[in-house]
Amino acid sequence: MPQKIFVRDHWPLAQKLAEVVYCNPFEESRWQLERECLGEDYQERYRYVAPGGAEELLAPNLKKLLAMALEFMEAARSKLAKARQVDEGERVVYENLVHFVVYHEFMQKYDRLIEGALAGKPVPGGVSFFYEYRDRQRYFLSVHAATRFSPEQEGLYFALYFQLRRAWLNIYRYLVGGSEAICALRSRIWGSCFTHDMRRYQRSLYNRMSDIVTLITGPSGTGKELVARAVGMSRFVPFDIKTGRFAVDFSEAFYPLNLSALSPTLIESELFGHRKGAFTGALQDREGYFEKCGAFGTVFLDEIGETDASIQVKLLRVLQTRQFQRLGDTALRPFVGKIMAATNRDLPDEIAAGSFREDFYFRLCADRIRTPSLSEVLSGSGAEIGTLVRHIALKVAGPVDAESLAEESIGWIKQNLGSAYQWPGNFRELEQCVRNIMIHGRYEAEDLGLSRVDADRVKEAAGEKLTANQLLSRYAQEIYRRGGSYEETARVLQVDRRTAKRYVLGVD
Ligand SMILES: Nc1ncnc2c1ncn2[C@@H]1O[C@H](COP(=O)(O)OP(=O)(O)OP(=O)(O)O)[C@@H](O)[C@H]1O
Repeated sequence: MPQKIFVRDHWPLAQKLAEVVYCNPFEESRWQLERECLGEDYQERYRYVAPGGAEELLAPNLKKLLAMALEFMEAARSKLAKARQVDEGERVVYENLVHFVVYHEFMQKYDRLIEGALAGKPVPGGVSFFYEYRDRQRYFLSVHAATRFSPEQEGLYFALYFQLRRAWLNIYRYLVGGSEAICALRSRIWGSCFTHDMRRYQRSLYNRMSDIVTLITGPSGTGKELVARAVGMSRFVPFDIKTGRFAVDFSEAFYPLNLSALSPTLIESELFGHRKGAFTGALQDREGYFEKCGAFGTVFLDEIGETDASIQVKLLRVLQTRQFQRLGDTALRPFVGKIMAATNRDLPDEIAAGSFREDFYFRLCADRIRTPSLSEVLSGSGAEIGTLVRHIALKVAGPVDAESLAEESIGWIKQNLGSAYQWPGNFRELEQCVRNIMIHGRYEAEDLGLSRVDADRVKEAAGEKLTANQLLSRYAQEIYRRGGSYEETARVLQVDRRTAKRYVLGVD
């Protein structure tokens, strides 16, 4: 007869706590579970928590949840040691609590490993804490045959914890902000790393994700490359218990290529590699990204919407067959890594216009992430502009003067641009704005007549052969649409309000 190992009073909360392990940490459901576990002890907090092992461990809710889990586990462990047969439901909950506790106990050691790899300075001792981790896990699990892990499982979970921690840090490190739109983006990225079902991921999907292409779309300057890095650097990398090493260094397994900046031959050479003599200048055999990337790496194809038809066909073939040839070579080589792609173009529109292949598009879009425009990010929360500007000021001015620059920038933006300003250059424009304010004390938002969106409109207008007055009117209407008032339009156009209104209403 299977025996229960949890104290009866602990059981309902133990089940909830075990659920926390499998939640997307950026979703409301995770926060709700924490609330249910802690009841009145739960402390509401702002969703944007600066990453940093110690601070996070001390985060009040987590600390209480860990103490609760440990209390339940110690009691269950004593019963487990004496049990003959263990109830399967209880075994599963017990194992999940062990994951919850051991993962958090070793979090700071994983952090040091990650920071070291990113800084190119491996930490002394490296992954030698594997043995400490294993002993701690065994303390809970090896007391009974039903819960004991095999050496392979111990290695697997060591690698999965590492992946969890990388994903968590990468998503926070790269994407700043606490608005609804940014939280939703973080959650979506987490989904791209682990899928929506982390149990299934842990069971079997963790080494089957290479096949899934991730396509990132969104306006220019909204962080598409950041998202790609966050996903690419958070892939599963197995740990070999025999050699005591991870299969690859995650920080060196991301291969970005901007397709709009290179000629088709160069793109091919970079991605596929070439044989000596394949073209003028090919002096030696060379491996391309598809080869270097290996099973745990990621090739990121930026500006995919701007690729030549010939390259689209070749990439489609790689996606279909998972094979490629070096330029000038006939041997077929396997491609075993992951592909990510990004574009600010509307691909269905490009398909309709005949410049993007439909079959290629359908190979790219199994997993899609959309980055929100800055105006979307700012629309939901008044505090968000402050968070973003502080982040930029720290990068631009350094720690001593970050706060003074942030205060100056926030004040200037509020007074001169107001909340209606649409930030057509998105996050990249906000960065320039803060730099301009640091140097000149002001930002010439009018210069955005040069932004890409406007440049596209000018191209369009040239096609329609507008008169100068029609063009002026079109421009004034656009400024009015962004600013929301004749006063604002007048300010941008540097004319009086009546003239601005005349332009907006048509000056022909
Ligand atoms: N949410 C964010 N948090 C922090 N930095 C951001 C965020 N979004 C964008 N950035 C910053 O904005 C700049 C532009 O980002 P990035 O190059 O990733 O944009 P993109 O969408 O790929 O642009 P493009 O389409 O022009 O290539 C970078 O300096 C990046 O650090």
